[in-house]
Amino acid sequence: MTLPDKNVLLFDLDGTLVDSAPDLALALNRTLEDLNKPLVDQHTIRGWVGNGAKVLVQRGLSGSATINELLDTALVEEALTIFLAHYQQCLCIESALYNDVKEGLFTLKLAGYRLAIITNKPAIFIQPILQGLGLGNVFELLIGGDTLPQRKPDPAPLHYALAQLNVTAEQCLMIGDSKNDILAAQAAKIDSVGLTYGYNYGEDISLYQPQWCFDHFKALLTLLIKNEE
Ligand SMILES: O=C(O)COP(=O)(O)O
Ligand SMILES: [Mg+2]
Repeated sequence: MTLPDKNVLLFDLDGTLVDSAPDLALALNRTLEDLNKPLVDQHTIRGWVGNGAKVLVQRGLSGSATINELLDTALVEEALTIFLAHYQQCLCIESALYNDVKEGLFTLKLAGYRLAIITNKPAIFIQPILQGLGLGNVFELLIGGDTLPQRKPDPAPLHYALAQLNVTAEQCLMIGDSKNDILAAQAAKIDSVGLTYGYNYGEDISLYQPQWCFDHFKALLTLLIKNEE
């Protein structure tokens, strides 16, 4: 199958291209340790990734996916500053591209697709991570969770991408692992692909009704490139 009207692919980062949870967990636990707070196992932290650094830190301090509303604002700000410094030091220790992502992105680019990243991760970390994983020159636009005041599931970063790339919603496909990606795409009237291997808070991404749902990154090539098996 091919999608002739699409020529722009908007990719989520964490849980879609990169399994970044081990390093996010490392940085979060170093932060909690500095603050004498209880540490959290990596499996639990996997279920907390997807709403950006501040929410991750708030979940860490709450010891739960549900943020404790009584958390002290100054403590959250202090923890966020500590977390960002730790994460800067461990961006690519254990983080790795999912299977077939590197070859797949190069194939899509060679086939003529324009590629962009729209992540909820702070923007300063995007390029170093891409560089560290051999994808430094693949994307023409990088949008982070703090590029605009709004982040996914708000459609604002997607609208911003359309304007920056000078394309229409119909030309784009949003590809992500989380309901935030699918809801943002739906609000921006952009078709979406949900990938099931990422984080999505332990929930089945198909519940959010993306146009396509795949268990492997490679399936994107079948959808987007003629004559691929
Ligand atoms: O770092 C996060 O919270 C999630 O980032 P993502 O939007 O790339 O999944
Ligand atoms: Mg994600």
